[in-house]
Amino acid sequence: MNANGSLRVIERFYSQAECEGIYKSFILDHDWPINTYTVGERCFVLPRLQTWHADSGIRYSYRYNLLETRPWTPLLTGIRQRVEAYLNISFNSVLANLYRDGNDYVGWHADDEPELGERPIIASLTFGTARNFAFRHKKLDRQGEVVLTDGALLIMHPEFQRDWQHSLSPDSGIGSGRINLTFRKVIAP
Ligand SMILES: O=C(O)CCC(=O)C(=O)O
Ligand SMILES: [Fe+2]
Repeated sequence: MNANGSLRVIERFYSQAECEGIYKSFILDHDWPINTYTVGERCFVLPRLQTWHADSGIRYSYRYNLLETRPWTPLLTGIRQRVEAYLNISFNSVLANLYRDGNDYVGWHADDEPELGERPIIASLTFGTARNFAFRHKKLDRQGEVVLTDGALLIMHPEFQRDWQHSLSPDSGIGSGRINLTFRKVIAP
């Protein structure tokens, strides 16, 4: 399966004017904590700021670390409704990431945790500075990259998590921030 078949980018899903307002609201009104996670005995600081919001009863672990669930904010709810209406799919949770500058990143992974079910569709939005979203095949020697620009909606179809990993590498040349929202449907326990 080619990644191109399992990824779709809609540029300017949000207009530039809308993005400016949304980005500002996330910086001013959203509470962005520093997160730590453990692997074995070791504790690491997440190289970006992150919050997790979900409907009641929905729990999610990221690399075996249970995320603290926060309620939906009016800002997130408005964006959720627009994405759901466009895709005609319902989501019950969102992972919000703030990459403060190019030093913040996300390492190679697939969002293939069992609680996302067999065929997860993830809708991912970008506000702010463009970053390169890289992907590499889990078994074959194949890789690629798309630039996620301000206001872009990236749709990751189920095959993408099954067959590919993705990452955002650090880029010390980038001095400004990017917000990313990944809407997910977690299966209730
Ligand atoms: O920031 C992005 O575009 C990707 C974030 C991501 O992969 C994740 O939160 O699982
Ligand atoms: Fe991811």
